[in-house]
Amino acid sequence: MMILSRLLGCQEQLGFLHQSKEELTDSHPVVCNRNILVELEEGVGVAVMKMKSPPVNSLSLDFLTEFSISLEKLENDRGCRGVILTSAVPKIFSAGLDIKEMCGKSAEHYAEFWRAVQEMWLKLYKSNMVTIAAINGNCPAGGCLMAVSCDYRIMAENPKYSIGLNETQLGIVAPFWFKDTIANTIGHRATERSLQLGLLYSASDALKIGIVDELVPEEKVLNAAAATMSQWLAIPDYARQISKSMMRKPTLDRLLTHRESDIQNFVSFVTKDSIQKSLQTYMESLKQRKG
Ligand SMILES: CC/C=C\C/C=C\C/C=C\CCC/C=C/C(=O)SCCNC(=O)CCNC(=O)[C@H](O)C(C)(C)COP(=O)(O)OP(=O)(O)OC[C@H]1O[C@@H](n2cnc3c(N)ncnc32)[C@H](O)[C@@H]1OP(=O)(O)O
Repeated sequence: MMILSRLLGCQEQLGFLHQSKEELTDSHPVVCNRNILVELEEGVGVAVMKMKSPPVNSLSLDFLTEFSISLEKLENDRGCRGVILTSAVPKIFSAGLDIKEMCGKSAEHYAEFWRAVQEMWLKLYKSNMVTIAAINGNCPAGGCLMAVSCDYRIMAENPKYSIGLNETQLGIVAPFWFKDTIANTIGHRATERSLQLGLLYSASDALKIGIVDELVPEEKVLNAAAATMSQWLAIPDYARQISKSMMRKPTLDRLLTHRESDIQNFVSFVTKDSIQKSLQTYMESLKQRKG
């Protein structure tokens, strides 16, 4: 009953979670945190993590910390073998890193923020669980990093949605582990072009280039993710996990080896006057586009 009332509390607050009371039974334990709703279907061993931080699910320090803790809890739960990552905010998967966390703050804050970004990626990329991104909205930069860190991506076939690492368009640079993660997905040449030009791909172009694995009508994204999940879970965990680790370990080890210098690089990069100016100009352009 407590679970039910907590979730209903969130629904009232958000007003856009489309679950009926009947669907919400105690066989679906729900943890409703500030930024992420985690629902574990125990019999099936699959959790759905719904990002719910309006307006754009930007990855703030608070969000990233909650994400890493939630994922770690699922990782340590023997009853959970797979995670579907999706959004409860209409039209947005995630707008990427919260730009406000990278503007006008202290060097200590930037270091803490970047460590949290690293932690989110390390936990997601090395997860032993099957991870599927159900991309039901726009997915730039850090949002794209989250998606390409999953094992499989299903995107809504909506021509208004795009996905990609657009950092250069903000005058900033995707660090080596963003680059490695996307290169592991789409290959070296496509990554080179994609990173230099800061390309955001439409859903259909994303499928062509291989950033996403499948497009489905928007209302079918979650069902398609659940169907793919059951295929992946049919493989014995141990064999699948070792295969995943074999593919991903060199990329993970590279950041683990250079973690502190990567934080130093970020801090010295983001504290430059020219970079602060670029980020502020970009934030203003987002606001102007609105008006
Ligand atoms: C030598 C150097 C070598 C190596 C480098 C070393 C280190 C690395 C250094 C830096 C690496 C940084 C890596 C950065 C990664 C990132 O993720 S940066 C974030 C990039 N994100 C974007 O570009 C997306 C921007 N947003 C949008 O395009 C749109 O908002 C949207 C398409 C997602 C949604 O559009 P709408 O629905 O129309 O919503 P609005 O645009 O009106 O936005 C609503 C509201 O939200 C604010 N907002 C949007 N995005 C962000 C964000 N990412 N962070 C913070 N806030 C955001 C927007 O301003 C609006 O605010 P209000 O006007 O309502 O106050």
